[in-house]
Amino acid sequence: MQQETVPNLNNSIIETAHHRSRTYGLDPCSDVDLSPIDRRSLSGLIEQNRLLHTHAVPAMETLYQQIVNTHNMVILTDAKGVILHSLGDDDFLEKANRVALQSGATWSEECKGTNAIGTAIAEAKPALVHADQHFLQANHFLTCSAAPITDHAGNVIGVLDVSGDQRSFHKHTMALVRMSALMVENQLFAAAFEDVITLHFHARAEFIGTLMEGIASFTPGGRFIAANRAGLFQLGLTFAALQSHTFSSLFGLPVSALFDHYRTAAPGLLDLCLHSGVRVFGRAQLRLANNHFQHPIISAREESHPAQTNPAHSARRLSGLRYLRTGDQQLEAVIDKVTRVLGKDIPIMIMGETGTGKELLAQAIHNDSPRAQGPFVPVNCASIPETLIESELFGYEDGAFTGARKKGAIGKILQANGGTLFLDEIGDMPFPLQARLLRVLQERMVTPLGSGKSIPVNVEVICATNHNLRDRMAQGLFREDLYYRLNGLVVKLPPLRERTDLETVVNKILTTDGGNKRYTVAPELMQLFLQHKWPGNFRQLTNLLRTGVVMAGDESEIGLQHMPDDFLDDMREVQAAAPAAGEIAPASGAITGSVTPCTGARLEDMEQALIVRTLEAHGGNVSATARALGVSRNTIYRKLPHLK
Ligand SMILES: Nc1ncnc2c1ncn2[C@@H]1O[C@H](COP(=O)(O)OP(=O)(O)OP(=O)(O)O)[C@@H](O)[C@H]1O
Repeated sequence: MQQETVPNLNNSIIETAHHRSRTYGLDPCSDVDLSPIDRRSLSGLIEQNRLLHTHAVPAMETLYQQIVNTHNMVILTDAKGVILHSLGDDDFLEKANRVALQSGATWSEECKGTNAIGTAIAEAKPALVHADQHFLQANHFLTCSAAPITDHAGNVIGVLDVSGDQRSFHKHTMALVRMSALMVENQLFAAAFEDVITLHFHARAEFIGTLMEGIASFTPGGRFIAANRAGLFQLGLTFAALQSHTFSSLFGLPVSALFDHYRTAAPGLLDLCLHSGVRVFGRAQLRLANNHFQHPIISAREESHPAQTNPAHSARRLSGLRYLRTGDQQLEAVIDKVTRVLGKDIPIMIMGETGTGKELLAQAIHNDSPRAQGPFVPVNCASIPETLIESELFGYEDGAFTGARKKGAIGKILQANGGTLFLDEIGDMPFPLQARLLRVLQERMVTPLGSGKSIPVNVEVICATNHNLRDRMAQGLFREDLYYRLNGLVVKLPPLRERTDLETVVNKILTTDGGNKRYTVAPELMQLFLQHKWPGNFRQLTNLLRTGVVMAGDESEIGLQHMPDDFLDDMREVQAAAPAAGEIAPASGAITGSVTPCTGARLEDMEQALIVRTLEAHGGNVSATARALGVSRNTIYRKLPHLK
C-alpha cells in the first residue's frame, strides 16, 4: 500500500498524554509488562462486557472487511483498555503479538503510556497516535486510530481501535473507526431499554435511519430516559440537563398525540418542533418486550415506584388487561368476562359513553389475545365521511377511482389480516355497508372496490358503540343480522362518575403524564373530582390533569387555582343547583372561595399565565404551544392579542 501523508496530529493532546505517562513512572525505553491476563480472567471480563462484546464483534468484522490486507488489525477493549477481542492480517498479528497487542493485554496509558486506546479512554474522545507519538519506543512502528464507545449516559464502556504498521497509515481509517463505534453505540442504545418510546429524529427526513439520526428514549408516560450522541447534539442539552425534560417539553407534543398519530393506519413521519424552535422529523417506536405499540397505562403497584431512569429490564409496564384493573368492581367484571373469551373467536361488543376507554380496552384485549403479534387496526365509523367508509374498509383496485386516487389501496380489513379490526362507533356504519361487512365476517373474504377478485381474510372483530343499537335496529338504522353476528359478548364500560377508583385513576394518570415530577391533587379538588359528572370521561379527565400539571409548574400539588375556567364554572353550577347537598365542605374553602366577584378576572389571568408559561416552554413557538394546550393557534392569538 502506498504511504499516505502523515496526519496533522493534535500535538497538545499528545503532549498532555506524554506528561501523564511520565507521572505514571514510565520510561520511553523501559521494558513494560507485556503479559496478558490469564484465560479465565479474560473469559470473566468478556462475560462482564457481554453486551458490548456481542454488539461490537459484528461491527469489527465489517470494519475489518474495509482494511483487509493492509497490515492492520481491529481491536476491542473494555473501559480499562484490556483487549477483549481482535482480528487482523496474519503477518501483522505476529508483529503485534511481540508488543502484546493481543487479547488479555492492557493498553491503558498507565501501562503503555501514550497510545490511541489509552489516550482515547483518558480523553473520552477519539485519538490517533502515530509512530513516534507513542510514548514507548517499542511501539513506534505502530499507527493507531481509536474511538471510545459510550453508553447512553456518556460513560466510556470500551474502545474500538485499528492498529497497523505505521507505513500503512491511511487518512480514512479514523473516520471508519468513528463510524463503527457510533454504530455499536446505537445498537447498544437500542438494546438497553425495554418498554420505552424511542424517537428517531433529524432535521432532514432522509437522515432518519442513518448513523446521523438522533435517538431519544422516553418512558411511556413521556419522561426522558436517554439519548444517543447525535440526539444529545441535536437537542443541544447535556445528558444531565435532559433529565428534567419530557417528550412534550422537548418536542412540543404531548405523548398522547404520539399515540394518536400511530393509531392511524399508515402514519407518516412526525413533524416536530424542538424546544429550541428547530423543526425536525421523527419516527417513533414503542418497544415492548413483546414488540407491540401500546398505550401508557401503568399498574397501581408501579405507581408507587416511578419509572427508573436507568435502562432496562425494568418492570414490564405495558401490557394488556391486567393493567386496566384499578379496583373498580364494574370494570373488574368486564375484564373477567373478556378474559374468558380471549382467543375463542367470539366477537366482542364494547358499550360505553364517549371517552370511557373503549378503544383502550379493545387494544388490551388484542394484546392479550393469541393474535397479539398481528396488527390492531382501529376504524372510527363516525369520523370517516360516509362516502369514504366503503373504500377505507374494503380497499380499492387501481383505476377504481378517477383523479388523484388512481392507485389502488389496501383497505382496513385487509390491513388487519392476522390481527384485530376494531370498529369504533359501529352504530354509525351506513346501512348499505352493513350488509357488505356482514358478508366479510361470514365468508371471511374481502372484495376491494372495482375488483372482481375476493381475497381471504382472517380477522377478529371488536366493535364499540355508545348508541343503543337496539334502538337503532328499531328505527331501521342497524341490521338485525349484523347485530347478532357482532354481539357475541357484550360488555359495558362504566362511566367515570360511576367508578369507585377515581382517586387511583387520577394518581395513575399523574404518574404517567407528570414528567419527572410527582404531582398530587389537593384534597378539596379531589372532592370536586368525585362530585363531577365527567361527561367526557377519561378524555376530559386526562386533559384536565394535563392542564393542571402545566399550571402547577414548580408546585407539586394541583389545586383549584390550577383548574381552567370551564371546569370551575361547571362546578359552580353543580353547587348552585344543589347548595344544600353540602358535598363540598365550606370549611375546605373549595369552590366557595372561588365564587367571588373577582374570580372571573383571576381565572382569566390564570389562563393567560398558562399560555405564557407554555409559550416560554416552547421557545415562543405559537403552533407548538397551541398543540401542547390542545387549542387552535387562533385561540392563542385571541387570548394574547399582543402576539399578533
Ligand atoms: N383507564 C384509563 N387510564 C388512563 N387513560 C385512559 C383510560 N381509559 C381511557 N383513557 C384515555 O382517555 C382517552 C379516551 O380513551 P378511548 O379512546 O379508549 O375512549 P373511547 O371510549 O374509545 O372514546 P370514544 O367513544 O370517544 O371513541 C384516551 O386518551 C385514553 O388514553
